[in-house]
Amino acid sequence: MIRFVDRAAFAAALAELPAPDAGAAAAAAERQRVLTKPAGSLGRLEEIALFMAGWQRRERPRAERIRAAIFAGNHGVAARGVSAFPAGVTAQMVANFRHGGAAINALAQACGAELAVVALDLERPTGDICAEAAMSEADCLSAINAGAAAAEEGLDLLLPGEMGIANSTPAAALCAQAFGGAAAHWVGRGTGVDGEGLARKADAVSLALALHGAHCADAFETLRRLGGREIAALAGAVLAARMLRVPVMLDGFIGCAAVAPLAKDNPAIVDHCMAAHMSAEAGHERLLAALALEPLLRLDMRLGEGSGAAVAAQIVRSALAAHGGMASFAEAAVAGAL
Ligand SMILES: O=C(O)c1ccc[n+]([C@@H]2O[C@H](COP(=O)([O-])O)[C@@H](O)[C@H]2O)c1
Ligand SMILES: Cc1cc2nc[nH]c2cc1C
Repeated sequence: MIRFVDRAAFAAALAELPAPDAGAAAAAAERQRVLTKPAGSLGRLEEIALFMAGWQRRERPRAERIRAAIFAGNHGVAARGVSAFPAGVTAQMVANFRHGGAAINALAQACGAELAVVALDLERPTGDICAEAAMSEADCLSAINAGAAAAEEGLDLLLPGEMGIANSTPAAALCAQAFGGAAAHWVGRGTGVDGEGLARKADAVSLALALHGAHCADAFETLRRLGGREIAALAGAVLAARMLRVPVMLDGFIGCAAVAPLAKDNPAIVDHCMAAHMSAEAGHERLLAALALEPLLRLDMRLGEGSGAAVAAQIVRSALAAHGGMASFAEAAVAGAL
């Protein structure tokens, strides 16, 4: 299990990211070449098979052990009226996840994923990022490590998800800090705020950046000041998965925003990640472009909790079923291209 002893260990891991196995990816490419189909005709499914082969270090990658991990946190900035729902919904939804009644329960089951629910100090919201740092150094490290613990060696795919009323505001702040641009470019309607709520979100992001921007020296400090516990946990899960060479399916706006500060320090952090979908949240298109990720799906989803990642995991399963199960031209006695 990966555990970061301090912020320096986190920074060191981010600076020295492992690469995929080029030999396994090449063997998978050779296999794709002889399967009974015109070259390239399975489009991105072929790319997914090669991507999974490289990270799993096997010619025929698997999608048998898939884990959805939902991290939940509460946010001081919620008191500024930036969400359409009361903060108490975070804990209520955690209970719902545990009782099996949420969308992610159904969608994880549908894609054959196990589900881990990780609630992070819900009774102790983070500091209001407009007025203070979201977390102490110890709190941030412990949230990062709670995320890292969800990435286990031998998993075929990790689906990190989140639940946190108001978290689309810190997520927008993380994007603005990592990639620049006006606060208004990064905020969206989240759970469904009206125009005034949207303006409050933009103001909150501007205030937070004015207070913390100059102090965000690296990914850890940025997560600590502008993030939240579930957001730091997402970042820890993505980095730990990379260290274990476990491929990751990123979910929506908040799931991707958690990676933004890491990508600022080392853009290669997304190399073991796929983007599940293009969320309906306004800033997600800009964020995926900044991370250089092409989403697999465009379904107008904006739920979070790893729901889009679980749907996209079905695409991965299809890609690997074709890659592993098809016959070659020789095996099936089918003539190749002229
Ligand atoms: O995944 C997304 O793209 C997404 C977009 C908008 C909202 N959400 C979810 O809604 C919550 C954040 O919205 P808000 O309005 O409370 O900031 C949080 O629990 C997220 O999981 C998620
Ligand atoms: C009901 C509800 C479910 C969610 N799941 C993820 N974010 C959410 C926000 C709300 C409000």
